[in-house]
Amino acid sequence: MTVEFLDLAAARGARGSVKLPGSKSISNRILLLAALAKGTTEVKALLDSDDTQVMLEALKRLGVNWTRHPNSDDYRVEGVGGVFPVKEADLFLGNAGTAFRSLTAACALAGGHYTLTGVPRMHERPIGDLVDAVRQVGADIRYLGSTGFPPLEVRPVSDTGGSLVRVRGNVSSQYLTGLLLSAPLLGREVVVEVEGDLISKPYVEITLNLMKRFGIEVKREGWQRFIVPAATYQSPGSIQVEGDASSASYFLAAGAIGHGPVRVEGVGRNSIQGDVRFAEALARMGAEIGFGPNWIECRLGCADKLHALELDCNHIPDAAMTLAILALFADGTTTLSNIASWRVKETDRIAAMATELRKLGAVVEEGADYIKITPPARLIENAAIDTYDDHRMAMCFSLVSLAGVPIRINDPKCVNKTFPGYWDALASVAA
Ligand SMILES: O=C(O)C1=C[C@@H](OP(=O)(O)O)[C@@H](O)[C@H](O)C1
Ligand SMILES: C=C(OP(=O)(O)O)C(=O)O
Repeated sequence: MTVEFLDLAAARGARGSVKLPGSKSISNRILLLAALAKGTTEVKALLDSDDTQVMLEALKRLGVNWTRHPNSDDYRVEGVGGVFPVKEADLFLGNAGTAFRSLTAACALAGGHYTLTGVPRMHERPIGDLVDAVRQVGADIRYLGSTGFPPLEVRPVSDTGGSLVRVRGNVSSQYLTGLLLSAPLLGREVVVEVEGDLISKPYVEITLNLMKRFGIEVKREGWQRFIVPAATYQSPGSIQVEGDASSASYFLAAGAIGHGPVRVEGVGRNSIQGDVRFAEALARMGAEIGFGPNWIECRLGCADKLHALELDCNHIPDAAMTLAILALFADGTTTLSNIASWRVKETDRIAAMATELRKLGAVVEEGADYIKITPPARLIENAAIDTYDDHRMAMCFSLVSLAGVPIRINDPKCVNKTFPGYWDALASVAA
């Protein structure tokens, strides 16, 4: 039976601890790297969600053997050493940007005939900058629908391509990530130059970090030039997936909204995910943050209100949505800027946020790349929040219930994109 909405009762606060699901960004990168590598990789604590399931299924269709160990989120992936064994396949990638963009580059350079499709929203998410880039190294890639958007068809790469690729980085960093991950498939040194500003830089750091774990070290000059050596990925043997830092943001925010303390387990001080810097923003709003090697904790402390914030959120595009909810509990107007990429993600997140925040009584101003939120004196109770098939909309708005404000979340199952256990985790911290 489909649950069409979820009524969240008013809770008196939040405290406790949550074990985070694996990072989506790390899981999907590791799956592709392990698939392309020489040797077998044991992957520990992979995220089990829609976005990783589509990646696993696509790899299986490309001829990559993997098995899941019984009763666990641990997998064994048998690397194919740079060449997908199956030369013709149709891949369905849902709305998983990390899977779609990285597999587009991998399939385009892997020497087969493939189609890549997704859900209707995926077909509205731009991919032209990546297609333009892989064409420069000889990829034969066509649009099956509108120019610049999925679905795509790729055919075997020709040998006429060069070794210098220019890619635009101001719409999504996933294009550069896709290119970097697959550049070693060309068997020659490749220089990648970024045109214009690169957004969401910490995600490219995750890419470089994991490529290194699989034996390929990229040299870079700032964020403009990347030199990928001619080499084959080598399995590291075994690799652990960190807990998801974007998923952590909901529970850290819960610790601030519901007084806390709330602890997340699975990410900590040495995380390679940029979204751990959400904790810095929370601290600037007045929450108390503690960091351990593998945990982060948040409580409101002596403050009884959060401070409003003005923040350039380009480095934390996903966790920044959680700040928009915290703004409802702040003592003034919060401005989140440099978030144009929100408009081309699971939904137009600036428009969706503005519409739904207004249902709670907030005064919201939106621009092409910013949102400004002024909270009402009292939040409106029992608002029915539309989630636009966007997991983060559902998780963000659920937090309001922890401040004693009952709320209805429409289509709560959309959390399955990255966090199928979210509703149980939320109930476990609600006081
Ligand atoms: O590379 C990644 O894993 C991601 C990059 C970001 O996208 P953009 O680079 O499009 O901002 C982020 O929003 C997405 O959830 C995951
Ligand atoms: C933007 C997101 O996902 P993706 O681009 O990987 O589909 C997200 O998880 O917030």
